[in-house]
Amino acid sequence: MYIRVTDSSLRDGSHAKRHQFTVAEVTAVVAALDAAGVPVIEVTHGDGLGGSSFTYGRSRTPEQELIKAAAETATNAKIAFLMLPGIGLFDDIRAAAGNGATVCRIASHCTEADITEQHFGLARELGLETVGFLMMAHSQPPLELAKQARIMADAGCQCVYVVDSAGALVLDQVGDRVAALVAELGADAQVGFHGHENLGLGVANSVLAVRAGAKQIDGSTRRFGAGAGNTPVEAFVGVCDKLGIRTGIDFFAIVDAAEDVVRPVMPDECKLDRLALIMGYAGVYSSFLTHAYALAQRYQVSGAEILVKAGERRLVGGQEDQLIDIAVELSNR
Ligand SMILES: CC[C@H](O)CC(=O)C(=O)O
Ligand SMILES: [Mn+2]
Repeated sequence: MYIRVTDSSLRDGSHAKRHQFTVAEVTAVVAALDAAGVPVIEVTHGDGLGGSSFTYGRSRTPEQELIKAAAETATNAKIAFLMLPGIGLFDDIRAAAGNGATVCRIASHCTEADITEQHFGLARELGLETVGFLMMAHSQPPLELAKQARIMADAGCQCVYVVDSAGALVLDQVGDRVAALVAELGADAQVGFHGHENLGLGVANSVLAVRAGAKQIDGSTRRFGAGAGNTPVEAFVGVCDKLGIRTGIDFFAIVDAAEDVVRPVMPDECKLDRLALIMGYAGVYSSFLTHAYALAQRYQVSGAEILVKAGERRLVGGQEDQLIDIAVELSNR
């Protein structure tokens, strides 16, 4: 059995790096991952195309420059980009394709798949491979997610991902969701899984996704991603080798890349600390972590309380500004 791994360190890791990647860093990471046999490498602002802004955090380097550098560096790996309709625009997709990216990943909250339809249409017109992200997948039961996956597949999406944005899904909860999508989509589209480490389950959850029929798995080398990070690619590859699941990635080469190339680019290790654990437990979007730290400091309130309230309010990706409301309320209390 072959599973295609997409490395998100240069996109999901952008959250942990506060979007401060340089061309030299991206080039070094792409070269190392490509040499290790990683088949797909995602490069974009953490919040997707067009994410560089006051609310989400400004990029140090324009993401299109990073995409171009990545595409010029990779010899075998495909370069992917992410976009959230409303944050990025059609022209951003066209520019990314013009700069050499070939995999277009469109993300929506997991109850809003219909906002992705025209973006998949454009991506297919441009000859791009298409992937759909159903974010915050813990918040909906399997059959509801499957209905949303059907909307994406009918719009031209070739692989729909169950995205555990909060790192809140636990073992069979992943398998059940992936199985429901596989049953719904059949031969119309593949199913993927994107995990976060907030409850320490990225690798185990990904294995259960594969057992339930997922054909594409996301991870980030050295876990370099939002919250406690993503499924560590190097550990997942080692586990797959032992289980007889082929990834095409060389274990020793990816272990070296993690230690020698990716770690030096990271501002810090992605840690399973108090705030990350609370995110997994309370079902909070992993990208909120750096915002919670910054707001806690600015308003002298508890970052943990900000995240607990974000979970109670069931905030979704794109609602970062409401974290400010919570911080102000806590400071006025
Ligand atoms: C802002 C997009 C988001 O980070 C996508 C993602 O990786 C997730 O929901 O986990
Ligand atoms: Mn993520």
